[in-house]
Amino acid sequence: MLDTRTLYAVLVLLYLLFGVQQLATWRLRYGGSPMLLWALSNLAGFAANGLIGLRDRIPDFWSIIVANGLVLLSFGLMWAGLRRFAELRVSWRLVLLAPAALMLLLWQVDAVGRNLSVRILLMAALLAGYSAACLVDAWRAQRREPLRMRYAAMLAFALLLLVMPVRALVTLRLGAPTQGYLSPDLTQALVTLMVVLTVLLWNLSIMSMSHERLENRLRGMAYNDPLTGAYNRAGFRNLAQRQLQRSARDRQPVSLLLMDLDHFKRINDHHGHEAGDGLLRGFVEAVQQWVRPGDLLARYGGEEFCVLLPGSQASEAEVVAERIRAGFEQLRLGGALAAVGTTVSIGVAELPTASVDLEEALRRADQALYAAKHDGRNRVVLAAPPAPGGGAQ
Ligand SMILES: Nc1nc2c(ncn2[C@@H]2O[C@H](COP(=O)(O)OP(=O)(O)OP(=O)(O)O)[C@@H](O)[C@H]2O)c(=O)[nH]1
Repeated sequence: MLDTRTLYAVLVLLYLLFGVQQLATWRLRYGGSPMLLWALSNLAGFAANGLIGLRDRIPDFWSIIVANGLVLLSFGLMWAGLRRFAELRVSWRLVLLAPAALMLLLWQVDAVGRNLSVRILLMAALLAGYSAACLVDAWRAQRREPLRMRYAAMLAFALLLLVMPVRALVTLRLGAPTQGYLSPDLTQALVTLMVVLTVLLWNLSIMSMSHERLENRLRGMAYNDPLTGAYNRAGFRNLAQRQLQRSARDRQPVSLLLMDLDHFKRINDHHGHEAGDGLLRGFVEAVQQWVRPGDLLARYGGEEFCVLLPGSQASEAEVVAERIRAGFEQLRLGGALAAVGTTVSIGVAELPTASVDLEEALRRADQALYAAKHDGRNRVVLAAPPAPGGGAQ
């Protein structure tokens, strides 16, 4: 048999443990302000439920008025942390004034403060409101920044949103529990159990959500070039290698372009390093328009870029390369970069069927690029196929 008092003790302990753990995490400079708000939310939950647990041993002012105010504050801080995490504005007035207004109401209006059924209905409505707000905000944030673990947080809010109306309906039909929140009856025990489970789910999901975000950002830093946003060499190698495995399995052709901006040193010398940076960014932005979404564009070195073209034979890759070459020759960037422009030389290599040898393809594309530079720049050169017996695996 579920025991309400034991479950309540577990709930109070969980709030305390998560609150202290999140506070320590925040002190270690991890998680930022959302982590602090969630820690405070848990500590408010701890204080609130601790006071409720002391009912009949302490004055009603503390176990009813202050405790309910803290419950609302705890939910408000949870919501505020969630909005901060999603980089949305927080309405501090609502988070702080709502508990104050509730406490005033419970204190001044006896019909509410002294009537447990009315209190339960009121709190169920308020907490359902916060849970709905959290669910909607999490849903919106998920569309901007998908995080797998945010679904677990949404499940916690959905559970709360389900429990609150059920609780209100049970109170309306059966009346308030005889001994308040700690009544030993099954309904009260089940409600407490559901709250324990949602507190667990919510807290585990926020820690995992923070880890997931950090991991995504670190991976982004490791695999992306900060100047242009294109993949860097490491990101390209990783993704290209996986793409080659897929293409080899499906026996699909793959080609590679190696591109080098012409006389780039002169751009830096004549217009300054910042103009050079702007041109590199402009080049990447433009090339992204000229290739397909599934093609892999990377900054391979200073002013050297490459594109992996899955599904393209050499002749098709040559057409893409020519589009880039001609497009870049015509490209005029706006603002301070209006007078800055150059051309690009491109080497094209098709990988032998089912080859996964990226290095060999890069070597041949590099030789073709060298030939393009040697022949006067601003041109596309197709690499010779590899010698029979070499390269393909
Ligand atoms: N602005 C800027 N310049 C860079 C960056 N990375 C490399 N460079 C410059 O790119 C220039 C490359 O010069 P070179 O290798 O001599 O080649 P180039 O002048 O383009 O001549 P060719 O390739 O032979 O046509 C160097 O001056 C580098 O300093 C960068 O991130 N930003």
